[in-house]
Amino acid sequence: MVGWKGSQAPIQPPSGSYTPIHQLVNDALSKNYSSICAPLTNDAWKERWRSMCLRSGFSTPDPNPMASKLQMEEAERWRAGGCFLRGEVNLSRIDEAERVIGMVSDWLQLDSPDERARYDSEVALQRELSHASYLNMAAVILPPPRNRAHIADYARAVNACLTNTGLSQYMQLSVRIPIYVPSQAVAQAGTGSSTRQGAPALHTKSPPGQSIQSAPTEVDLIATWEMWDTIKTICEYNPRLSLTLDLTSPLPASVDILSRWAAEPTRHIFLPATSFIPNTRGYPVLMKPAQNFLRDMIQYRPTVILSGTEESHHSNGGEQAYPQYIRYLEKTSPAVQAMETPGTVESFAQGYFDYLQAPLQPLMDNLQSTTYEVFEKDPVKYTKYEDAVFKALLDRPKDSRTVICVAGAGRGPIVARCLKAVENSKRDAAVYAVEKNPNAYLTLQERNENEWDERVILLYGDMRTIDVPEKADIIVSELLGSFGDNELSPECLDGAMRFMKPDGISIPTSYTAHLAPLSSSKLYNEVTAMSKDVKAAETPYVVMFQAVNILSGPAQGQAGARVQQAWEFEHPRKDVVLNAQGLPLTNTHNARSAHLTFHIPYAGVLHGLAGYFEAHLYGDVGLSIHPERKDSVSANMLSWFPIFFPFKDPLYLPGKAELDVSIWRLTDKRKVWYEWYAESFLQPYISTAPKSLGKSSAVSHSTSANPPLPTTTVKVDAKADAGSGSPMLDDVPSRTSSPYASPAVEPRIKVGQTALHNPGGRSSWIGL
Ligand SMILES: C[S@@+](CC[C@H](N)C(=O)[O-])C[C@H]1O[C@@H](n2cnc3c(N)ncnc32)[C@H](O)[C@@H]1O
Repeated sequence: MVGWKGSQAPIQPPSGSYTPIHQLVNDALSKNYSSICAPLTNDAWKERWRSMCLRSGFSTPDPNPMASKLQMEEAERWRAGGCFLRGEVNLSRIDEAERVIGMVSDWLQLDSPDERARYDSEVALQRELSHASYLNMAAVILPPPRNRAHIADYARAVNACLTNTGLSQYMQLSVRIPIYVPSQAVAQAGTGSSTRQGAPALHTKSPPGQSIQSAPTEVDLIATWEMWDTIKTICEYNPRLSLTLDLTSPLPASVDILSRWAAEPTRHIFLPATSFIPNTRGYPVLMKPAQNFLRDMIQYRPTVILSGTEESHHSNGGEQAYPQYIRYLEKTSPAVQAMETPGTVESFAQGYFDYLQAPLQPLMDNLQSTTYEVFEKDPVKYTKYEDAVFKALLDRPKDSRTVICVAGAGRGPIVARCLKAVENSKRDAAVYAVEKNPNAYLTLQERNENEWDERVILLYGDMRTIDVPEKADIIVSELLGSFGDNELSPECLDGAMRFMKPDGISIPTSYTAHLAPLSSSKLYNEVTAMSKDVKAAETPYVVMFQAVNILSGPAQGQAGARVQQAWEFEHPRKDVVLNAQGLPLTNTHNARSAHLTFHIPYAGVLHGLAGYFEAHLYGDVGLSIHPERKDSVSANMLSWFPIFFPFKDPLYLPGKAELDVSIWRLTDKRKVWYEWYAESFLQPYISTAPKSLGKSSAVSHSTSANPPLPTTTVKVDAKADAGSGSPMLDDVPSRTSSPYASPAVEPRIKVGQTALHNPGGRSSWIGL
């Protein structure tokens, strides 16, 4: 067991009552461990349970019916509410349980094919948990499920414990799950051949430093996660249910398939000394894949449980070498390092990871000074704006006078940057600032007097209706939300276009919204905890993602990229019908819809959509929170966390599935809202038709006339070629031959769908 926070003071039991458990705990603390893991019961209990529960029955000819009858009576009394005997438990007092993680007997057969063994195992589990609860334990580890065929029995028993109000409601139940089980062992387990005498063992032991078995298959790597997923689902994502990930088996080199564990509530990582190999000097180290995996998982602060460290498996370093090595991995974890480096998004976001925040509504609400204060700390955003304005000024004729208007000036940071850009460009310019927040407007007046020598012409009011004395050559705004348009930049800038010259420039000139399917038990739990009604699950949130897994893989077949563009807004927009005041007659031109197809390489559970934006400010200057491009476009920008569109109910996606995501931006006279929906499909066969037959194609699509950012690849469906089907086409309903078929897609088998979220903006909307 590894203590993360340095040495701990020894525990002090009441005088004269020092027990072997106290001794073990104090030994561990003196070696810098934080706690110990101890089985709740011992062999005496195992023997009594077996003699009562496994041997009592009518199935075999009984040589001693009298003794059997007594045994059966004893078992029945125990089932009705028997207790442990004194020598059957390893801890019996509350002071012994301090700094102890309890381990439930791993011989319990909660998923035995034998119904009575399962029943008696469940009764025993409840007793052990009742004992742990009596001792006020914070966490107990449950034995791993071993039998896929009876995983529902296992999960139901765990759920019965979680919902048992007689047990402590603060005690975490952590299910031990091997990261994978070699095929051979799974095959054994899957045969249901376990008997009441013992479930099949899932762990193979091997000498240290040797590979235990051949490389795991994809099926191996998914099987145990699926068992965990079933348990979690049957237990309704109970927040007291967590995972003890067992890293006994050597990990595969590809980490892609392991990233699924990031989306799960991993409370402990179990690491036996036999999983370490000796380095050239004989010290224990982990193999590269395990090193990388652990370095990544350690950011979620699991407790690493080391076992067998005192058994001298390695020639050098002794017992202390194992925890020291784990601490070294923690220190060299890129995620932990990023969190500890000032100025990074990860360090700025401490305390906000996976925390749901309501998006700002700067149009409807007036922002607080503290809110401006937070985003004004961004070291990158304002530099990018200054750069964009500077470049736009340089592109203007040398001897011209440029009118710059900052629309939505807030407390003035962009105004200050515009003044700097004017100075640096040595151009003649007038700077206007429009702001509708009366409080921020006061700050603007003060700054104009104290800092800007009254060089800025301040205008108080809404940019959609205010009169501006002269038309602008450059309108600069920052009305962007995490999804680009979700703070109503399109609607506000439509109004501002009234005071822009015909050849004027908007900074930003365009912005795009992007989506990816996401799995996160933590976020699902957070949404469910907010309210049981539909509202919380139909509201987009701003979230700094941490314990999440993006489910989509690279483009494949009909499916597009891992993160895909939903839509784009450009300013100025030329095709809008205006009224006499120069305002759009309706807002319909700002409605959008997108239908995206994602490839899901590995099975997973969909909990929501991750949303991002990119903005093209001017020339080659942009802003991006797109996970694959943010570092090249605007590294270390802090102002925006991604957006999260939750799904009310988790949607299981099999490996190699396709996920169709539909999202709409809708509007009426008073508000704008999003609706979202998803459907999952499987390809029933590998098509023999060459992909070039015109089913669909991926093309490069630039996001604006003058793209500064790497181009976005979007999927564009071409016309269907009805004649190029597979020879197996008849086996499945053909979507190409049906009037209801989508014309461009090969036949697929539908496997699931979500509800339509937020119809009519019933749960969430943004006020105009
Ligand atoms: C996200 S803040 C940005 C403030 C500042 N430009 C910055 O980057 O620090 C958006 C600002 O635009 C203002 N705003 C939003 N809609 C507006 C509108 N229709 N007319 C005038 N100001 C508006 C808000 O009050 C807020 O101060």
